Amino acid sequence: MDLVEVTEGTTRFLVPKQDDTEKFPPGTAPVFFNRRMEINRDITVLLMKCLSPVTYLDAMGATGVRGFRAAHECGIETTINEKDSDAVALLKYNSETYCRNIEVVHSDAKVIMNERRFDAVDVDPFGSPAPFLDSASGSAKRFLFATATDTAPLCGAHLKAGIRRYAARPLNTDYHSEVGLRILLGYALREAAKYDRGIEPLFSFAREHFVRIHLKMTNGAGRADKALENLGYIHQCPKCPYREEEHAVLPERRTCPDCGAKLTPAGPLWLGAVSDTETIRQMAEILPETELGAKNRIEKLLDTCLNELPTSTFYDYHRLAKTWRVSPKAIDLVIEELKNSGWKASRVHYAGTGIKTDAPLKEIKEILCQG
Ligand SMILES: C[S@@+](CC[C@H](N)C(=O)[O-])C[C@H]1O[C@@H](n2cnc3c(N)ncnc32)[C@H](O)[C@@H]1O
Repeated sequence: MDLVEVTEGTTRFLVPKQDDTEKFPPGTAPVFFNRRMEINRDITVLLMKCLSPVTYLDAMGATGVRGFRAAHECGIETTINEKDSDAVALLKYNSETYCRNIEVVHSDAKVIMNERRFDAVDVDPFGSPAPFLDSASGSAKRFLFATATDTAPLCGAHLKAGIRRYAARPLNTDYHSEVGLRILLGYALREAAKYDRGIEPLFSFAREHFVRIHLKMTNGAGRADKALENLGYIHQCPKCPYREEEHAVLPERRTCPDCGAKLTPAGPLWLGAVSDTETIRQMAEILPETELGAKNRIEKLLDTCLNELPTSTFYDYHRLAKTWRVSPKAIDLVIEELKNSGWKASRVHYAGTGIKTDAPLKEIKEILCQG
């Protein structure tokens, strides 16, 4: 395997030459490395600078970039695990060359997570983290982080796969990326609640081909029950833009108050806030002092997330405009007009044409349709 040195943040490490990985179908290259996930890793580094976990497990290391960055840029005592022998050889070489104070473990992620506990556990598999969240929620003392790249099952494009993996019904709709994020959060909570643990989302987001969640784990049946109060369903009308929430274990059959159609339930999923405002503020505060490669993109993302309303769905206002046969005005104008009418309204990080608001559809229609 030909290797090349890469720097991410302030951390140096070796990865297989890109021409080498391109010869292989996705997921089968000797050791996986995706430069496009830099923003995903940068955000976790930034968050860990705020959280300061004592120990960190990178449960699926590949080149070890996450673990190396946690150790080098955040000063955290780090263990990198990997089950593939080629990757473990590279991990050991990287560790000897650049970062000697790392523990490298050659094991299945589920085995190490069932045997040992770490302050923060990071699960970054190919595709879905669902098979690993049971072990991870036992292993993570304070924080659990996970990436999902199986956006088609999570967001409803592959309905049966979504139901199999997450024991939840996704929904392929305007706000499918938010449904995907909320299904993953809901699943993580159900995995934790079995062990009398709850979750508090610190920073979660959906971007391009992945969903990333960062959770604080809480302990005790009371906290698990409290977290479960955030679980429920979104009922979406298949014929018009109407939707409503239901906090429940099982969904009711409901009909659309606007057009009378039978509503489609999506869930169970997390209905609460997907991030913690104070955590985002802290991340934004220290961001300027960092040397993160994706700093500018992160600044924009944090700003949008800070202002994003915590409602569980958003409207694609271009779709609404098409439904109501009007041409869409500028998004900032629509948001301003909603606010001037006394409603809350914000942009969303999921899509450039997304709007969150507590205004009923009738009011949104009035604003979109007025000249
Ligand atoms: C998406 S890559 C990890 C990428 C890496 N965290 C990064 O940021 O570049 C997934 C890695 O998980 C490893 N893996 C898959 N299943 C595993 C398992 N059950 N236990 C440990 N490692 C596993 C694969 O060999 C692969 O290297």
